[in-house]
Amino acid sequence: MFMHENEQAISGREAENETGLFGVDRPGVAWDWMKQTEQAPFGADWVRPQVAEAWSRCLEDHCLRVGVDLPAGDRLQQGFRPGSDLPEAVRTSLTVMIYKVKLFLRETNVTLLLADAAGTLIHVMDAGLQLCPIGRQLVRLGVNWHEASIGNNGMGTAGLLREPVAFEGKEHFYCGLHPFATAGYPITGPDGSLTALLGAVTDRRDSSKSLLGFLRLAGYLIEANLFERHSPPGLMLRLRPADMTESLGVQECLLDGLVSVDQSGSILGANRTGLLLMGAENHDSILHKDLSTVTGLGFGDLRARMATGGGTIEHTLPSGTRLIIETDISLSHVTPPTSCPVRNLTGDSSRSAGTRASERSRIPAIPAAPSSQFRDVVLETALYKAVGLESRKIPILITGESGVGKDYLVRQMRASGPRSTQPLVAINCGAIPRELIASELFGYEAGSFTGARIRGKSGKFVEADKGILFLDEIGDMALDLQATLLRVLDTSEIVPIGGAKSIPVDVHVVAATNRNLPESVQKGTFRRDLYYRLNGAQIWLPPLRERPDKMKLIQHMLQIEQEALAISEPKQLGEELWQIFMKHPWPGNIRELRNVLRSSLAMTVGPDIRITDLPPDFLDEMEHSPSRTEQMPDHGTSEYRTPEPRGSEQGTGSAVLADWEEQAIRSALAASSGNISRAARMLSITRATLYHKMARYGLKK
Ligand SMILES: Nc1ncnc2c1ncn2[C@@H]1O[C@H](COP(=O)(O)OP(=O)(O)OP(=O)(O)O)[C@@H](O)[C@H]1O
Repeated sequence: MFMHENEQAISGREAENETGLFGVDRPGVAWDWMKQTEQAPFGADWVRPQVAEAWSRCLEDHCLRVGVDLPAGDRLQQGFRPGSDLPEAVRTSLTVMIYKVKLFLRETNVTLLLADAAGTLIHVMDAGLQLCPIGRQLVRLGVNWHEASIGNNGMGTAGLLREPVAFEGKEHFYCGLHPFATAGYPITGPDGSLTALLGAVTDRRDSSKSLLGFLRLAGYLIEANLFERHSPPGLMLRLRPADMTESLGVQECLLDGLVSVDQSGSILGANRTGLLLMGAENHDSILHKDLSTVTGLGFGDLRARMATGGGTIEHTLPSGTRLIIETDISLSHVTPPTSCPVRNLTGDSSRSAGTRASERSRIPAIPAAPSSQFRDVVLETALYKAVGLESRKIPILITGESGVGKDYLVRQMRASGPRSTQPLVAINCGAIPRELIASELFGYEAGSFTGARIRGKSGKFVEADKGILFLDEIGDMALDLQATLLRVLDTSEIVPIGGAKSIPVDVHVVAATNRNLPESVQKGTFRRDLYYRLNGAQIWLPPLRERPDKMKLIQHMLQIEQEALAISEPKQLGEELWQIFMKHPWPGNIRELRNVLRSSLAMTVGPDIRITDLPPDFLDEMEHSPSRTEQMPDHGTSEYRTPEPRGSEQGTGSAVLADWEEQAIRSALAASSGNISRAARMLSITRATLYHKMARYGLKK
């Protein structure tokens, strides 16, 4: 049916529009036909031409077998060499950006992927895919998503075609991908080379178009950001259209065009907008060409006009397009081209070292971490934002679950920000008795309470003058006090209790809460006007279980705790404990992690921390820990929680828990030579509980 001449006349576009017409699953029918005939449909009538072409490549070029879930494991995982292609600085920038992009997708079940230029997965921001068996196979670091490995898919095919691509459901070659929609975006370097691949997968398999739209935007922003951070050495020119009434595409207007030129005026690189604004078709047509050849503007002329124009000039290209051209730095500071100029972002170490240095100067320094090389990018990103807001005197509201580091962030912000020499005064609005908060905050005049101290007290606002006032647990503040606080924030003046005169104060207010304040506002327990007043900008800190760098952070915290406890012989987590730690939902976040590590280290005798070294309350928590789904309340609850991804399997956590519990009991019984009392003591449980658990797992003494 796919070979009929007349049918071929239907264009791919029409086929696309007709997908699903009268309930016919067009790609499904086409895929079944391909499975039977082992040929790709070539009429482009039942599937989009892009799909037909991809299937034909899968069959003929990649020699894949149609009709199976996924290729065999060895084809899937092809020699993972972590970070072999991307310089660390570029990789870190990409990870941070993907983490930020993921924040926009927080309430969706879209998993974001990052692969190197060859298609090998190097970073995953999972939204539940790893909970299903196929997802577990596919979403593992080192799995190769190249089209030749797992058939056509958004990310792999985007890498091959060098253009954004998406597929949905049965448009995928392998059955394993049929439940999903996949999209991919090839991240391109300044010289047009492929730097990395951005991918997105969701189990909403009918959503490939919206997924692709989102990924196009995200990829475009990521590329622009990468260009700015890791641009080739040389002078950076910023281009934008002088005349916005001209018929420009979205991309020309969204961001500045960036073009890098060397000392002699030769073009070293450009971002996509730069290409578009210069009217160039691709990088090859501009790279290493003289600026004057491409734009009609000689470098000497540019230099002279920039000097008189204060760094901004207007120039009309030979095509007639009028551009505003700006440069950030003085022309005298043009970096001479290195002996080996950067061709792409995937392998120049000398340049990346320089970039790392410049990046560091823009991000406030985190106080020296103990010997570990770990960079806390989550904290750095939050800190960068916080210090910027502090400099502009914008009130900050920090949100996130308990123990994620809100207080920690404020302390780092103070140390790195403009008020570092001024006081930081913290007050826990939830811990102070309601009737004392007013006097704590505003102070009182001498003799204002009957029988009270004779001398007055200045209050936290006055103590924090010129510095930072940190209102922790702001969500717990009583309503009547909220009104007073709002007044103080509006007027920047306080009146001590029992006083008549107002005192001017200059404090930067930072508030934090683990409550869902918008919901409290809806319920009427938190004033809307105060919420807006405090929420000049919001910084959300993610829960530990969702952090992309969870493993490294655990390792880092382990090192911190060892150094704090002055343990000279390094101790490490055994394989089994890693599994538990990676699966544990950590409701108490970094605080809980610290406590667990600290207690375990105190108990550990040898070099390995074992299950039996874990504190009993943690074991208890794990035993009684509900599955992740039960544990995370809906968004409608009063605390900040992350919604559970749809499609997650119930009970996976309990199965793992049961496994290690059985293992722990076996080890304890073996170590105690079957002595129940000793084994129970080792496990910190009662003999009765041990008997009960042994019966459950069918264990004998
Ligand atoms: N990024 C980090 N690196 C190292 N330690 C951290 C980090 N974030 C938090 N901690 C540690 O974790 C513990 C809890 O942090 P913190 O008190 O800042 O959390 P919180 O979000 O303010 O909690 P709560 O909402 O319960 O007040 C502290 O011991 C802190 O030092």
